[in-house]
Amino acid sequence: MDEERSAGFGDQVRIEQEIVDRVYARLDGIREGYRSSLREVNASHGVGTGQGDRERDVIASHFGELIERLGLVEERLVFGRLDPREGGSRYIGRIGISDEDGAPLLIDWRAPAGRAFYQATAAHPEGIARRRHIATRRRVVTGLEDELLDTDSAREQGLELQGEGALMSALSQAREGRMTDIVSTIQAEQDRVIRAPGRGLLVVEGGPGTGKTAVALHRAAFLLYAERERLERSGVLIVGPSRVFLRYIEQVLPSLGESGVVATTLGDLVPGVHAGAVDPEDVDRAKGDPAWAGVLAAAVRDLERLPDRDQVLDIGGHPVTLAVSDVAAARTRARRSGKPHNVARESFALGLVDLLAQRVLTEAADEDDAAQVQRDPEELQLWRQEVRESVDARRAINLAWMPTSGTALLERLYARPDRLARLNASASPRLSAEQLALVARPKGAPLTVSDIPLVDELEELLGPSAAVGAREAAERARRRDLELGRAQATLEDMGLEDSPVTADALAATVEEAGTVAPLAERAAADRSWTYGHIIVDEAQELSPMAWRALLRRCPSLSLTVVGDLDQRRGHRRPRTWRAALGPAARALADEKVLSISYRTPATLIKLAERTMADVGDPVRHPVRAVRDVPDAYALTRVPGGVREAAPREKDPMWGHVQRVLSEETRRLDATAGTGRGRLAVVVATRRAGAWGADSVGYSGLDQRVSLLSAVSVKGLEFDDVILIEPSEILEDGTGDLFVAMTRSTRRLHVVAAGALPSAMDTADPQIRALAR
Ligand SMILES: Nc1ncnc2c1ncn2[C@@H]1O[C@H](COP(=O)(O)OP(=O)(O)OP(=O)(O)O)[C@@H](O)[C@H]1O
Repeated sequence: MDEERSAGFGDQVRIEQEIVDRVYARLDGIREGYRSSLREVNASHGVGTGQGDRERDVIASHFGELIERLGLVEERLVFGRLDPREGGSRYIGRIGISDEDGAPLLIDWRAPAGRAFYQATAAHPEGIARRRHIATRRRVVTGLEDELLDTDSAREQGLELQGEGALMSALSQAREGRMTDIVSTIQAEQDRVIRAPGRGLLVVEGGPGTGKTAVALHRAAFLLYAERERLERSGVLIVGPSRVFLRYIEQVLPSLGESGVVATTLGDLVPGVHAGAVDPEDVDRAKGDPAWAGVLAAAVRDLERLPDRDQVLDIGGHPVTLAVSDVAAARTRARRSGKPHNVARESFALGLVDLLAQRVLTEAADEDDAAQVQRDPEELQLWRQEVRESVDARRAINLAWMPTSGTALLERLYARPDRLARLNASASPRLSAEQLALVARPKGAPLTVSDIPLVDELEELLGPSAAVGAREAAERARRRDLELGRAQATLEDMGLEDSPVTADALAATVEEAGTVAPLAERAAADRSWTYGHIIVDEAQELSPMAWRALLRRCPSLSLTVVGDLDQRRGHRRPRTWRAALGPAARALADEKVLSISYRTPATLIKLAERTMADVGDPVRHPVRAVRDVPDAYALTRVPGGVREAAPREKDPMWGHVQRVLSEETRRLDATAGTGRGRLAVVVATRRAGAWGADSVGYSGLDQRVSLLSAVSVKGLEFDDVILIEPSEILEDGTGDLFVAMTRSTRRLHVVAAGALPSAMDTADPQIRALAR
């Protein structure tokens, strides 16, 4: 009987291997087709026109992209099979592939026909008799796992997992510092979120390790597939908590065949400006207050000032009067245009230059010929030039309408508390005196992440400055000259110098053909780009001002917002998403909750939730873990109580940590394989400074062992976390401790000299009992 079963299994593997071979053969065929087209395009040199070259480049880069895309989906291309009750199996994979006659060989996981692979259950089989998970490695079938869905044996137990074997095998892999896709093991509750309609703002919340980030990324891939036409032109923006986090997730979308997504952090949202520093919690909160919108608008209006009194200006040696009423009239006209400050300045300045030129002309000319001179456009033009060159006139115009940039103005506001207080007094609603005191800082201090939404708000009100405009115009002119030169040469080459085709016209055609830079690149460089969809990860951290900055970039209000309010940095957190979303709440269309943790073993999830309850901050959505592992928790008590953080060599705690670290490294070697897996030693902000820990988090990606601050581990995961002095991390905030406790896939080892929340202080066997 056993023999029969194993022979049957072997046959099944052979059958699947044949299918897998066919799919790969077709993949190779398609790739070869693209390659030979690319060779042809590259060989088609002879055309010889600038435009021909440009077209060739565009087509070649298109084929290059297609070839690259196929390379990225190579591993685990086929991973599933569905057998409907009425017969006719279909195979599910990373991308859709048809045979030479157009018959489907492989169905894209995102296609409607792929849905049942993730959502069919024994209770709701959706017409499917059997679901099969196919494991492959380098094109070879290495395992099969079947689930029969047309039986009456719907399982009664709480967790119904799709492809449990494949899932458990994925979860037990040692971590390699980069997130991988979960396309072959997406679970039903996750799939429902991934495929939810793209309209409105969808909140996806869930405890640690419930796959929020994974779901957000797969949703981006799904939307790009389902709404390709709309999103191909406008693009998708992903906003993550840090550059490290973006590096951590960067491989996921390409492995799903998608590369045209812009990923950024809040600190990088404004092109050309980077903020890496983080403010203390209270300052951060003060800068996120929505009252800033009115205060900043007042600050920009304040740059458009009337002089105290009439002035006499020296224009080319002639005294000319500029009255307060002249400036007021020009200001009213410029403001009426509704344009941003820096842009409207152009019409303000032009208006005054014109007025002064007319005036100097009248005053400089003899009474008799004044009327005639005024009608002479050339004369007037000469005087306009005089005005532009007059130091007096330039100063008067600048003082009345100062051009500036968002960063410069914000820096001035922080450094001039009196001015900020005056502007605040004219705004409604207003910031409190305490908030104003918190944001004050001297000029030259580095920009922080929470400054960026304020810079963005200012940039919106200011518009591009003339200097930027001039730079862009110069660049356009440079490119046009280049095209013109090329076009000229092409026409000469072809002996067409005297033909009706001018070099100018040819250059213009090539220029209009547009830039070959991919959409993602253009969008990332353009502050005013509007996206078709925005995905925000770790969204619990965003302030109302940050939401304003994002909404500006997505007028269609199509957003996916994932996060966990319990993991919010610091001590205070909003109780509901509606409150957390600030101005974005008006777009809120649906809230979905993910309830199963895939990362964190049951023991550690329970321990973390108990700890939160102990410290008076119970979690909103307790989660169930898919698995537990033996000995997930360990505690090393260090005698002597907590001491002030000191440099490593002087800190007795450092020695204890080294001992625990070598014990844990040996342990991980034994469970994951020598040298495999990742360990993180996590410390509070205070100790991170004294010990020289990585407060950004890059080392967590690239090194087997890293020393990290609790703030920097948000969103990341490790096999083993060694957590130092939880009471210190609690000082940073309860959310920070919750995050730090839930990063590991195998084991958490707490090292503490100080007091512990009672749940953490429990002896090992009792902690294990918690998980049951
Ligand atoms: N269906 C799944 N199949 C396999 N692995 C999964 C699945 N869902 C989630 N995971 C894995 O679980 C881990 C946690 O996922 P993820 O980081 O997306 O969770 P999260 O909810 O964003 O966590 P946190 O809020 O704690 O940062 C990742 O390693 C992810 O690959």
